Amino acid sequence: MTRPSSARRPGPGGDPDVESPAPSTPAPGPGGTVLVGLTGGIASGKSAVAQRMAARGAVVIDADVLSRYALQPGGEGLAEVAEAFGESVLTAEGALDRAALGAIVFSDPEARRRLNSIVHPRVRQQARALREQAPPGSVVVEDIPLLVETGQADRFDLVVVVQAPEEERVRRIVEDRDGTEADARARIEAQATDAQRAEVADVVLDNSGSLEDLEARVDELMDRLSRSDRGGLIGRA
Ligand SMILES: CC(C)(COP(=O)(O)OP(=O)(O)OC[C@H]1O[C@@H](n2cnc3c(N)ncnc32)[C@H](O)[C@@H]1O)[C@@H](O)C(=O)NCCC(=O)NCCS
Ligand SMILES: Nc1ncnc2c1ncn2[C@@H]1O[C@H](COP(=O)(O)OP(=O)(O)OP(=O)(O)O)[C@@H](O)[C@H]1O
Repeated sequence: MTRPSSARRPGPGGDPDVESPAPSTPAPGPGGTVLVGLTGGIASGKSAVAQRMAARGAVVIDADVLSRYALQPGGEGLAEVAEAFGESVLTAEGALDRAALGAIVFSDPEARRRLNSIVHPRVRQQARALREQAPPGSVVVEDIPLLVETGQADRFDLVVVVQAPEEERVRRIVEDRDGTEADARARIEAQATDAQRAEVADVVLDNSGSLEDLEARVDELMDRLSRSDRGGLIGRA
């Protein structure tokens, strides 16, 4: 199920000077399972895509959900976060104060790296466990906001990137989620660019139109993935 590394697939943190072996055709995993990595910038529409894929029978593993699980009250992850960032990131009830921690990590790259080093290994461990439970022959979709930033593209049979214009994404955060424009821009700044994501994409889904348009594109992708030859999608690398 692991895709071979290829020169065009290092994450932005990867070493561009290291020669990778020539890409070969990745075989879908055991029982014909296809592992799809889904990513995109904040508010690009990843969850909307994942939801539609799930409605079409895919098994979806959501890294944002797993990162919340990793920092649940009473857990070791949250204790490590409190030790690293102080009690001010906890609520009176001992839960994570997400706004307080967000304000710290999205204005300080070193703090963000520290948080990521606490959360990401836990997310990966949980994702692996869920992946292993998927029925053979499934389309398994991992929705990972930081797939490119963390150099994970090579482990997927197919990388799907959702794109929407930055101004539209900021508008969605501010109007639909009551976020501030400054927070939206700080998060965008903390992530890879669309160009970096496009570099590792097998499929780019444009989400600058309506949700119906997006769902139609997802349906087309799922139709191709459910065909026995995977619609020529897998192994194009
Ligand atoms: C800082 C935290 C507490 C803020 O919580 P909040 O509820 O405001 O945001 P939420 O978790 O719902 O994330 C919303 C979006 O923010 C972006 N984002 C979150 N964490 C990060 C990060 N470390 N770097 C860049 N972007 C991020 C993603 O696009 C994500 O989809 C939280 O995001 C967190 O624990 N982040 C670290 C874990 C992480 O990297 N998660 C992303 C995928 S594993
Ligand atoms: N084509 C669209 N038209 C209008 N609204 C949309 C469209 N696509 C997504 N949205 C809305 O924009 C917001 C962000 O979408 P979504 O939650 O799917 O993005 P995301 O990439 O998963 O975000 P995050 O990185 O925060 O997890 C949601 O409120 C969603 O309903």
